[in-house]
Amino acid sequence: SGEDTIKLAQDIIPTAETYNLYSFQFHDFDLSDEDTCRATLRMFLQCNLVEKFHIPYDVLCRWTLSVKKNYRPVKYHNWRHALNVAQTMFAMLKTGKMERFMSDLEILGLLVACLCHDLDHRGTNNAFQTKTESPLAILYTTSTMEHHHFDQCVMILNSESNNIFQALSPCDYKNVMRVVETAILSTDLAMYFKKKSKFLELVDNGEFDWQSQEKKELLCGMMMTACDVSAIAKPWEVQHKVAKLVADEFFDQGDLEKLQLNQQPMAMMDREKKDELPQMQVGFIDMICLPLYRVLSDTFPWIQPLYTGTLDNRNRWQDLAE
Ligand SMILES: CCCCn1ccc(=O)c2c(N)nc(-c3ccccc3)cc21
Ligand SMILES: [Zn+2]
Repeated sequence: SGEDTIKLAQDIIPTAETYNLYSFQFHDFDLSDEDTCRATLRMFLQCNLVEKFHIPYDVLCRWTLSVKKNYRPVKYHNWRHALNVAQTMFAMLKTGKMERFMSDLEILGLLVACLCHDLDHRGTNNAFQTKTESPLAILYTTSTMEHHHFDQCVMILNSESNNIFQALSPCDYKNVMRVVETAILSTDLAMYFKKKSKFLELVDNGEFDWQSQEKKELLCGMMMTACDVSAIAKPWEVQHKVAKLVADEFFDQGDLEKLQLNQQPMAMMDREKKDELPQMQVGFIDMICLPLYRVLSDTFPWIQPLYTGTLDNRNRWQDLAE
């Protein structure tokens, strides 16, 4: 509401250190909802994005509250997931020293993409949209949810006094929107495998400048996936809690598939098979996370904490699986 915006705009914003924003071990468990908004503002301020792109501060506050409001209270894909993904991007750019490969416009686009990348998520995946012939699946047959998330991002920017890009030149506006769209669409895990092989090819050929359009988009896409699954790399207590949120959301979809579609859900979404979770976690880590963080930390050594954190969690899940 307007009141919330005014209150947030008058708030004192704690430092990045106070919120532990530079750390790959960040978690949001002891942050109030107001804190999550202040932490978001702190990331923009820390990257000097307000000055560089002449973002009116009240517009940034209103936009932050609008984004938070357009996340549903589902168990995993909610506002707190978006904040955690944006914080990992912030830590990769700053602590992971990846900002040196990015222009200011790309940094702005990546932070906005992280905060918006799962907007209006219903706690069900693309396959579910297709199976239920949901309006979204009719609208977008591939990367259904990711197209919807980008749509929601555009809708918020086009809302009254919510356009944080309002002061950008037409050229910068076009470029930042392309960064945001590519980044959000790249969070479709189904696209990840294609991206990974192309990225591996570049790395194996000793790629280092990453400045061409195509290579930059590929790098940003890999970074988005790395942030999107970064809960897997957090300290065990954090990872364990988040894994339960993910599993609970999967199980809710499984229940819908049984009830609404009279179908047997896949094991990952079947609460009858919840004691297989540790083994499934090991599979998810081996299939998606370790290869991703290995190739990224081989090329960008300062993000190695994401690789080692994931390895530690793999060992914990493996112990539970035996
Ligand atoms: C929707 C994609 C979520 C991806 N994801 C992101 C971050 C995580 O920490 C985790 C996690 N701990 N577990 C899973 C998982 C759970 C059951 C079966 C297979 C995988 C997924 C996951
Ligand atoms: Zn996500």
